[in-house]
Amino acid sequence: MSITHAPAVPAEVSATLPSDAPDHERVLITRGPRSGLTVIVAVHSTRLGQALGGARVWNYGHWTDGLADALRLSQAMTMKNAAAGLMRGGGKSVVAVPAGVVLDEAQRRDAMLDLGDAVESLGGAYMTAEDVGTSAELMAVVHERTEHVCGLPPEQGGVGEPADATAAGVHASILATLGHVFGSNDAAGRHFVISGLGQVGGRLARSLAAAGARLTVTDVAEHKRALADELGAAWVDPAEAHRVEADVFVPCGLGGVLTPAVVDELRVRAVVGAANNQLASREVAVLLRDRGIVWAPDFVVNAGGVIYLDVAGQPDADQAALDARIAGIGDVVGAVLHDAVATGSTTLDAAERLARARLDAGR
Ligand SMILES: NC(=O)c1ccc[n+]([C@@H]2O[C@H](COP(=O)([O-])OP(=O)(O)OC[C@H]3O[C@@H](n4cnc5c(N)ncnc54)[C@H](O)[C@@H]3O)[C@@H](O)[C@H]2O)c1
Repeated sequence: MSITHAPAVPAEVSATLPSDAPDHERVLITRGPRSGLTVIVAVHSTRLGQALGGARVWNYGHWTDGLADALRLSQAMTMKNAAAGLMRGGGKSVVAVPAGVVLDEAQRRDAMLDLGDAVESLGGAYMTAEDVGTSAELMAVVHERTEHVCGLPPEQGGVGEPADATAAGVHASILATLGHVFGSNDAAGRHFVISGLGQVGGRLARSLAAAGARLTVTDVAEHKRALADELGAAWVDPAEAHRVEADVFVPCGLGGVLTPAVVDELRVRAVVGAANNQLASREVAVLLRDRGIVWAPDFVVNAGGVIYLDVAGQPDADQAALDARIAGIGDVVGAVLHDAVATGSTTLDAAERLARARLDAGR
């Protein structure tokens, strides 16, 4: 198979790459010999232990956009794993598929074998897992080439996909945020707007409905209306979701959803959701604070999945201890929100302080 990227205008390409030199320990960029695709593995930090972070298979206008994603996401994994109290560093891998190319099953398998070789070549500095565009089944293919992969299907001795744990952690974070904002962590009668009804958002809609919450939901996939009907939730157009007057906005789709314009139009008291990298830029954390909207930092809120992959995969794993650990995400969120108020900083700064303190302690 021969895959070529359309020529890109250099200014467009470099626009998404950071202008500062990356502070990553290692970045591997290779052309997969089987798939012909660009495979990128970014190891941001192993200060706390082997880097852990998912493998993303995604379409990019140019492979350097995939590199920018890998650099950013691996750095975020260092913060997420440290804030979650894991003895894990941060890393991420990306298979960059050119825009408009749809991989068939054989090409997807080749891409996973190439990824497995790339991961193996790093000698254990990085462990990969499922992420956007991959699955437990595809991790089993990666496993044909390396031991440094987790989240294999249960029938192959793995712990499966982590969406249950992620949703449980987001639910706990929502309750903690309600307690911070309203003085009671009871979700009954509170109004939530959930944007994105996928693996995590769908589970969250069910758990919040079961807790007696009022729901307005949306998704770009029209067929998700069936879940809204089943739960008796109101449906809103995806572009209108952030304008709905409610208690909490719950982003569970893609990242970058909180732009300055969106924040200006929010009519909620808090934002708590599963989506990674919700802030379009750092200044958005300041805008949220200045509008009196409490933002629970995404990398703290959505750590249930990575906690599950790390803890459940250990030989002495204990379900009760794991459940307690995931429920404890709510306590961490509560502490971060409290610290932000006490210090007058943004919740982003407060969460990063927590992560840095753990990184420094693990030096
Ligand atoms: N699955 C996990 O365990 C996990 C862990 C940590 C973080 N996350 C993050 O949480 C988010 C959701 O993950 P998921 O596993 O549920 O993904 P998913 O792909 O199963 O679901 C995402 C849903 O969002 C919808 N969507 C996409 N763009 C949208 C938009 N603009 N408006 C409304 N809906 C939109 C999609 O149609 C899809 O139904 C992602 O950002 C992911 O990176 C997931």
